Amino acid sequence: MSEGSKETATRVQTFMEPTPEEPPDLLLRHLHASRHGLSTREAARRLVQYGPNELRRRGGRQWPQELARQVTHPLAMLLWVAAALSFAVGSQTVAIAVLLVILLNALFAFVQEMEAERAVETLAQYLPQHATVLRDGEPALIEATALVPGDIVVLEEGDRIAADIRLLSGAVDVDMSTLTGESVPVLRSAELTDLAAHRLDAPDLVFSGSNCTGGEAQGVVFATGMHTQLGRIAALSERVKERPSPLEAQVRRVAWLIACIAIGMAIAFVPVAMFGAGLSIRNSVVFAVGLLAGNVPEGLLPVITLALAVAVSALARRGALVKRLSAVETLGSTDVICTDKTGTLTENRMRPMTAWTSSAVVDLGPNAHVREPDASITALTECAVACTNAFLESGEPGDGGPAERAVGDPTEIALLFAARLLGADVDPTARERRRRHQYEFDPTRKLMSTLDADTACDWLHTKGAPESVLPRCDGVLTPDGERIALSEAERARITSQVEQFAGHGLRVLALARRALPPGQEPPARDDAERELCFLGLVTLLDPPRPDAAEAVARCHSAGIRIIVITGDHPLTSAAIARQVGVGGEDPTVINAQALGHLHEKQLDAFLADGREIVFARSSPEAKLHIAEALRAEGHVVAMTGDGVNDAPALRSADIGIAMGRSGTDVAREAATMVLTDDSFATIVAAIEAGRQVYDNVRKFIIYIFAHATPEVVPFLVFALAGGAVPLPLTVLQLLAFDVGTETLPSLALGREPTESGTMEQSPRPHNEPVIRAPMLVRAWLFLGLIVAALQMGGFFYVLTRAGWHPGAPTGPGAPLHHAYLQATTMSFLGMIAGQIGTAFAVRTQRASLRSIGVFSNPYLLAAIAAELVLAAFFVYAPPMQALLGTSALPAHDLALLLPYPVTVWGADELHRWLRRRTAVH
Ligand SMILES: Nc1ncnc2c1ncn2[C@@H]1O[C@H](COP(=O)(O)OP(=O)(O)OP(=O)(O)O)[C@@H](O)[C@H]1O
Repeated sequence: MSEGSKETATRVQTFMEPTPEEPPDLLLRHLHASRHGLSTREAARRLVQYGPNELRRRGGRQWPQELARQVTHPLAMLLWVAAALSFAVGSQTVAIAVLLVILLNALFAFVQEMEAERAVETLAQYLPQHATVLRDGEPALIEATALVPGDIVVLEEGDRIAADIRLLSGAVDVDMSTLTGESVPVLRSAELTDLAAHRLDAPDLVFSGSNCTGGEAQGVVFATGMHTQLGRIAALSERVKERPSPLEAQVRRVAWLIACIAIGMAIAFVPVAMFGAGLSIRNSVVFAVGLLAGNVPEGLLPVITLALAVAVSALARRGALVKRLSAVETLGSTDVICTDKTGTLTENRMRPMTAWTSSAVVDLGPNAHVREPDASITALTECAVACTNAFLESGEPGDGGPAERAVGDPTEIALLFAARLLGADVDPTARERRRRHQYEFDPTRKLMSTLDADTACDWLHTKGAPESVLPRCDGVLTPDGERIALSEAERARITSQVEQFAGHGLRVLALARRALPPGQEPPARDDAERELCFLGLVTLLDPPRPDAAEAVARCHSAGIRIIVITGDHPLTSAAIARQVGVGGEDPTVINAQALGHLHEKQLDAFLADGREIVFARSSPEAKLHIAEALRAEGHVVAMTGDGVNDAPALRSADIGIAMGRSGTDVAREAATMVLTDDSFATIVAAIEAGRQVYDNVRKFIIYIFAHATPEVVPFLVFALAGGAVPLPLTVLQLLAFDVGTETLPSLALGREPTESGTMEQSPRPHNEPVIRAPMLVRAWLFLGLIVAALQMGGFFYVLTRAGWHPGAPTGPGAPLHHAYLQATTMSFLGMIAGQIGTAFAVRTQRASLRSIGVFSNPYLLAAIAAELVLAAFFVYAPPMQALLGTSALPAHDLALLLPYPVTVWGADELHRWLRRRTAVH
């Protein structure tokens, strides 16, 4: 072995066994890493060596088992019994046909479930997780799958930790519930060590799959992918089977109910056929088996799962990632949306408008003309630059707009723009050099502060909501930069100025500072943020999204109530609410800071009367209280959130919605739906999709149920006629109809476009069952009965035309036998033609077919074309004729079938028109 390859071999070995418990410098040496991070080239090499940082599921899909599961589920078992019965009475052909039904259904279900699973799995691609690492000494945002051992990772509040990491500096609070089940966050710090602790409890290690809920730290990755603790937890790496959604559970119950009815009918049929029609026990059992196989709705469930999955994929393309199939149904019955304002109703692209101090006002808007600033403005800009974490990348704003060159929180970016307009140097390096400590932005305090070194003293710089900053101020700056006491009159003047700005929908930030003795230990937050000197206000404009007003109007017509829960000023929030149409001309605004002291009953009273409300200055806790109160009232609540502290409210709502762009990983983790475009309009689109799926499920349920009547009626006529009428439909024809020609159209109905008026209805009550009595009446007694009448009409027409009268023999050898074969064929094709009409009829529940377009569902047209080809094969292929007892029909008989679909659809169209008319009157 050459020297080089020997060295690689040793390196590989040391890489594989890093011990995170060893001292940091030794660990770094063993990982061949440094505190400045890896080079891009080295990282790429390691990625090849270790593979991507992802959890691989053990083994692929065990398809033989899956297929076996499909042929052994309880409804299939029922069919097995049916096949065994017909085998026992000596009818092998029917037994084999029933087995074929079982197999075909299993195959369909299998393919559909695979499709559904694939649709959900591909969602992960839409939302790659990211991590900040040091590459070539610079911070870089990379996809978490590209993390390698030796990478230096920067962790911040809200990050999901993507690898096992030894902290090297800083401290973070970590929620490790995915690993330990313990949801109380624990402190992990580079300064703490406990060699005796179990690895998961080691105070200087953090693990993949946990969440950083506070603090900042840097650390070195020592394990990725399957080598992480998460990778080792075998249970987690296995395929997780989704629990059936409430819709699926309901349909399963109904499927069983129908199966029981089918069993009852089949059992009752045997004595009727034997004693009424004088059939042999063998024939009676065979017919009973046919009835059973035709009516057990074994295909219903997979079709529903697939419809949900198709909706999930469609939603993903529209910008809403839904994590569970069942969420689609919940979306459909959502009746309250609790939304935040910034970024959801507004663009979250803030532009500075005004800088205001006690002695100067500077317009920063589009026509800004900034003259030599006075000392108060200079102090204001210094504070704005120091107390931010955003940075503007070098280069003048202009060519693609300033926001494209900026990184960080939009509020802070806008402050930096303001500062630059006012002539300040916004270089982040200088800022970092001076910063001694940071008191992070706290959404409850609504403040952020930094402690920055200066020549003579340290400055505490504070910025935040004016109501939070002003009470902490006791001084104000003169135009010459001198601090004087803040009089009550001046305080009142500032407050009224804030209200004036906010009333115009502007976001107002107050800035203040305080001199502290240099070089001292940073004081506790409460001690630091007091006795401040008020510097001034900066106002920012964050206009409503262009599509927000229309989306709000759509919610209103759809009976959905909107509640805005925002951290912003009551007047700013009211102005924006008015602009987008929430709460009408004079929206009810509640200052949620008072909400903490509100009694639960008072909150309930606010929410009870169905008004739209704006909760301003609210905290994450207020969100949680509001979600709980609404749910207790029986509402189905969708709630948006993006911060770490929003996670409880997101979990407590029926649909937690996190922001894909601006939100934290923790919020995305807690949410059921993630918006990739952060827009309110996407929430409304998702609700519409939820309603559409539910409607479509109902459509194919009606379609599938409707065929029961034409399947049963021929047997009833036969049995009740006491032998005077020959069987109008053979058992094998029934089975051919059931699996051969029915499945594709029912799948296609799951992909119907939205029916007009879907968003003009009130939300569906969440406890309303998916299958309601009127649907069954429409399926069985209206559509089904019309098809059955047409089918029997065709049968008797062909038979009597040949000279048949009740009781005349039609068996093999009889002169009427050929006519009988043609008559059953007519009845078979009549059923298919009628069901085509049913398919078009059920495409809408209320609206006219014209309103959605006759050709607007290409899947259905293709399915019907396939159905017709199959029907022709069943009727004209000689082997099929021999098997099914069909016979070729002359053209004039086929022409007779043409009006069937139109008759069925037309009758339903008329019925719907009458219903719409009576609804209007
Ligand atoms: N980075 C920041 N530093 C200091 N204060 C801030 C910062 N961001 C926001 N604020 C202040 O805190 C208030 C609340 O902010 P928060 O982020 O909780 O809600 P929001 O962005 O105003 O609205 P929404 O809840 O609708 O997103 C703001 O109105 C502003 O006055």
